Amino acid sequence: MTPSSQQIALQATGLTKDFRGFRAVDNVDLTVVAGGVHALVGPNGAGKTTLFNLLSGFLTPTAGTITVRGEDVTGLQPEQIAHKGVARSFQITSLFENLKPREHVELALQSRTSLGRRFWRSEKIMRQFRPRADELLAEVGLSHLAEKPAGELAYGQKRALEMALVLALDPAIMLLDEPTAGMGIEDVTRTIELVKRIAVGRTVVFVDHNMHVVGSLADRVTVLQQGKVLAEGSYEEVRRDPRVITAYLGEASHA
Ligand SMILES: Nc1ncnc2c1ncn2[C@@H]1O[C@H](COP(=O)(O)OP(=O)(O)OP(=O)(O)O)[C@@H](O)[C@H]1O
Repeated sequence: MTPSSQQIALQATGLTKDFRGFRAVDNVDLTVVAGGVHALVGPNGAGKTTLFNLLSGFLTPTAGTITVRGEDVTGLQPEQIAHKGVARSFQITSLFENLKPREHVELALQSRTSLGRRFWRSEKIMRQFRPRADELLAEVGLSHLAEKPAGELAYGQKRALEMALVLALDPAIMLLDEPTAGMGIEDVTRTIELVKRIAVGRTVVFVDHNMHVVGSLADRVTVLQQGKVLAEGSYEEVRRDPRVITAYLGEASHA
């Protein structure tokens, strides 16, 4: 069934990105239904990160359009797209080593207000964000580490803190780039549960190589190969698709 325009959170049409003659994303059509959890998967180099960067404004498309809830956002800057309710996480951690988790979240909350992002932080101003910061830390399971410098957190805890920073922006649409990359099984399980909780009332698009994560979370999966959409459907549908099996076997034989 084709979703109506109100049901579509994010849509890419004919999206293309060339890097000096190399087509990394090739005429991609993508429809993300509001309230859904949509996974982007595909072999290494398929164009997943490039597509993410296009959707969040970190790259400008060579061709094609992107709409957020029906509004054309093609070519807008990342902050402008964020303003439309789209927030993203990154594969690489971008935390301040000496800043504590609570301070990180308070700053993220402050950045949404008219006070903007300021590095001279008045204790009094920051205190008003504390209750919400503590709620977000509890949400991602970091309450007990609120006062520990971020540099001393374990890898999975840093990723959880980054999730709290994205949540602080209260986005309607969350783009999560490999939320479980490099995690051990315990952190993966915790992250799946966390994404399930935060996906309630939101739209989530995520990239992940872990098929257990994709199968546990996604109600829709788009498979990319060499910049093109190879298949799309439910996890069960794409898993059984012979073209997808061949693409992954091809990758395994080159590993
Ligand atoms: N800035 C760039 N300049 C030139 N080529 C690039 C650039 N960024 C990505 N590419 C190329 O575009 C292709 C797609 O890369 P991309 O990182 O989007 O793939 P991916 O599916 O995210 O891969 P992975 O699963 O390994 O993260 C690759 O061949 C990559 O080398």
